[in-house]
Amino acid sequence: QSLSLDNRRLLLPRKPMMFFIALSLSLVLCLLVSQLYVRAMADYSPQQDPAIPCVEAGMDFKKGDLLEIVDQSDTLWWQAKKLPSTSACAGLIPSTNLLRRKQKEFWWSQPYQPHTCIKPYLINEKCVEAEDGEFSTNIEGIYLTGFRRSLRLCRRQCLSTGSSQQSFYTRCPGSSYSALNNPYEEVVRYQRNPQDKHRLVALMGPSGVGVNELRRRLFEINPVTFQGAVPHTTRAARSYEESGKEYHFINRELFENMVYNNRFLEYGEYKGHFYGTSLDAVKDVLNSGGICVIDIEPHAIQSVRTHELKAYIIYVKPPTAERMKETRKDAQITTNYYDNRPFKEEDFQEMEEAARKMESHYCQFFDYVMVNDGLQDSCVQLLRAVRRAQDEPQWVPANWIRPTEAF
Ligand SMILES: Nc1ncnc2c1ncn2[C@@H]1O[C@H](COP(=O)(O)OP(=O)(O)OP(=O)(O)O)[C@@H](O)[C@H]1O
Repeated sequence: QSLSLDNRRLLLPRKPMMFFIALSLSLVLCLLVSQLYVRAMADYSPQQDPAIPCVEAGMDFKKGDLLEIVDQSDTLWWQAKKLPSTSACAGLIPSTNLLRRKQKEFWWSQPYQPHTCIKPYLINEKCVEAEDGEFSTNIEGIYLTGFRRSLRLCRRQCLSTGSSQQSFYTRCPGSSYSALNNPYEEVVRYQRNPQDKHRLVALMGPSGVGVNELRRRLFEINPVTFQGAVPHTTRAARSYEESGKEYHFINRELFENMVYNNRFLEYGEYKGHFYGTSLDAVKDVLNSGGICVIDIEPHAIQSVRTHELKAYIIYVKPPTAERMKETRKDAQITTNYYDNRPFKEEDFQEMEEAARKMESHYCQFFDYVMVNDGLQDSCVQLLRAVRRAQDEPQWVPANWIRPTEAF
């Protein structure tokens, strides 16, 4: 540690050998100090960074990469290894403070954009109240909750209005910005204790990719273990509906009160009625020993990434447009009850484009990525991922496990 980075900076261009000696010396010293692991919340490329002291010594990384910080003694440049790694060599990366500053520079920062990228399907307004879909919602007498159309259409309405008139909200407005203000998220290895509550499982993907089909199939496998959260709505219950089954039917005042008290993970207004998924509805499932599996929009990511829910986020990715054409021959786009229609070529292209944008903005939050190609294989993959989330060690934000120290 007696070799300062400034020395290295001076030596590097002329004597590369001395640099490697300096790196390995500090590596040995750092191994004696506690280890720090972070997840990159942004992309970085030394080749595009004019300020790096030595491009060859720099290490590029992408959002979502896991990094082991082996030396953070310098305020500007740290040494890190990408995980998994068998290499003894570390590379130079900008420190948190430096990366924050660089955020303002055009060469690496991708400005946050709300999810206007996801093209909605047209909603036929006169059919919006049609609630019963193509999904059978009773398995062995157990009602499968969370598949009603209004909530799904409410989300699409939000997507169609775009950012300026957003109508679907979360508990943590603007929280995606904070991810960019913290370009490295400290992570620790965490394994759920079998006596503890299950981790929430949140599925996300571009509209039409099959998130609800996969959830429903998972629930069918074991409707007692796998459950959705009962949504809330301010619309009146129909004669055949029961509060707490299809929805929690509540009045507007109570809904607004819940919003005010941050009780919703996400909520929105659609055709004069509010719809939302509450934290308590998720906790009801978790407290009863079940595994709660919900689908979320990207803006709800930060609402579920909490110490309490420890959400495991599964991204459902579409296969190529060619594969979708083959596998979705009999599939129907959910537009509304009367108007479901087969997929068209342009739907696949739009889904691919929406997926590309979703990945580029949010991939750092994905714990698991699965391609929904063949339905059978996808179900097996999903089941395994859900089990792995509950039973195997995973990297999670350090502040879920212990208060974070500034680093
Ligand atoms: N792997 C697959 N192979 C064939 N068909 C599929 C597959 N996955 C989903 N589907 C079908 O595609 C259609 C759309 O799926 P689904 O309704 O689950 O989409 P979604 O992602 O929930 O989107 P949204 O909530 O916006 O409707 C459905 O007809 C579903 O049965």
